[in-house]
Amino acid sequence: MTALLSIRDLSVAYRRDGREVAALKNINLDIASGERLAIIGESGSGKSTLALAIAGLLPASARIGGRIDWQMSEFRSPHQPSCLRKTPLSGRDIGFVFQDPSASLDPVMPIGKQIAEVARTHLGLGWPQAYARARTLLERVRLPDPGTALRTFPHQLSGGQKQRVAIAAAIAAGPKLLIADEATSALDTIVQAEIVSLIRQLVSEDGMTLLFVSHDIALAAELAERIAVFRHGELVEIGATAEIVNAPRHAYTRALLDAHIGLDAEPMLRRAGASA
Ligand SMILES: Nc1ncnc2c1ncn2[C@@H]1O[C@H](COP(=O)(O)OP(=O)(O)OP(=O)(O)O)[C@@H](O)[C@H]1O
Repeated sequence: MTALLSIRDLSVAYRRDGREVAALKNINLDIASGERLAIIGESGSGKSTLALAIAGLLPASARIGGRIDWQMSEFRSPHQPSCLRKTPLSGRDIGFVFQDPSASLDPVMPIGKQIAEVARTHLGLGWPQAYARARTLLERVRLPDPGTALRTFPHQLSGGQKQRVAIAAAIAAGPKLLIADEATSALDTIVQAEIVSLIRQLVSEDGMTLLFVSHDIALAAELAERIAVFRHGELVEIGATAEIVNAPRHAYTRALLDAHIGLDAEPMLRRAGASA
């Protein structure tokens, strides 16, 4: 499979209280075009830093070493004429869904306009076509009554509905890569499952590559074909989902699996082949 991007010796450090904090250390990772890859690890392991680095959204103060090489021919589409860019454009080629949809949605702008704006900016559509696209997207993310929903404001929606709108805005320009950074972590279990299923469907319909960032190994296993496990800024293990879940090589991955004891522990244990 073609690599959409190749990460080589990527290191990222932030400055905090006058000293440097290493958030990522010498990461090497290829992401194949069209794959669904999960990045997992506990809080502070560097998952968001990796997602932001890939999207080109790290703060200017971050010290970045190494490189990310993109297969730019993968980004050509009728809407996006090939150009001499060496990196994809965030918002157009890369869609990003954050944990908190309220932070990515403008509270004083109707949601239809927010989605249409993305289509106008990146696809060069006029307002009527951009609104038509926004309506279709609201239908695709299964917001009830999409025609009326175009005129609603974020505060009129539930957390799950807001996240659906944020997803619609993230895919409005037809990105090749969708990054979901803890996109379901703030939602209750049922809504979480619905959003995971929605992401799976949209990614498959649009042929997108998915980077799914989560601290939840069980959720990651539901969605991803491969899982990369991060700890203290290092990539400790990467492999096919079944391998990582059934035969983890690293003690830390085993600990993450063992820690996943709760209401949904049974399917995870069954998948891991436990007898009792
Ligand atoms: N803007 C920043 N300035 C300073 N330090 C930061 C910044 N962003 C992250 N860090 C630090 O970098 C390290 C990695 O953070 P990062 O957010 O990438 O981890 P994470 O695995 O995504 O954690 P979480 O799930 O809690 O967001 C942590 O020590 C964090 O405190």
